[in-house]
Amino acid sequence: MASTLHSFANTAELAELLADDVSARLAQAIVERGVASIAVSGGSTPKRFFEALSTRDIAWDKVTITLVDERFVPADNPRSNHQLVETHLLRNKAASAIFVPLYHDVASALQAAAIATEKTEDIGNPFDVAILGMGGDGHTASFFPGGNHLARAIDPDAPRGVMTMMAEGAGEERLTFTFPSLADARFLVLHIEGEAKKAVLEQALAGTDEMEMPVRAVLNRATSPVEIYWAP
Ligand SMILES: O=C1O[C@H](COP(=O)(O)O)[C@@H](O)[C@H](O)[C@H]1O
Repeated sequence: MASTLHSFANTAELAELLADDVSARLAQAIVERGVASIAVSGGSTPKRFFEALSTRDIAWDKVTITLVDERFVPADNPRSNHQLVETHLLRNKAASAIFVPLYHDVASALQAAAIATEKTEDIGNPFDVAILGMGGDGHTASFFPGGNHLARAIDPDAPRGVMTMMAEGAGEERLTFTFPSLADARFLVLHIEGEAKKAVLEQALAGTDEMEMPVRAVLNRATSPVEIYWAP
């Protein structure tokens, strides 16, 4: 499926316009189906967008928010994506949204992935909105180059749900939705900022090796069009 690059003058403008587009999609889903679902990324990029989105006037009590991926760390760990969402998105008007975490306080990431799969099975078939990020190494979600379960995670026939991932570049063990869980989102966004990420995107678009740059799986064969939001 094709990708379209939407460029903005700066990151503040991107955050506002992405928040407008995402909130419109969520509102439309509520009109059509009574509820809406969104899976968001962590990392450093989404903060400003989260803050803008949190102010949009939609029926947040009908919106379920989850994460595209997570570190296997509790929410009080500053590296937790849950903490990022709690601090920057679950506030203002969005404080009434339902949040479904991927991390669970159990003995292993494998057990947490099984629980997360069960708890999210009703909300992502498909997601109304999925917001992906991208690392400088070409990872998206927790599809890391060299990841121990990368081939399975990006397999088009992988089951929907959450699986584990370990990789040198990932730090902690990860929990990640599989490629099929994200690739058919009704509104599928790749949100990246800065010239360095633009260069990584161009490199990804120029090649085909998905194990080298896993974001290529999304760019080349997501079943939904990929809307790329970028600002310098
Ligand atoms: O590890 C992660 O990194 C990516 C990109 O993060 P950024 O800091 O470069 O914006 C993110 O999309 C992913 O959700 C996160 O777990």
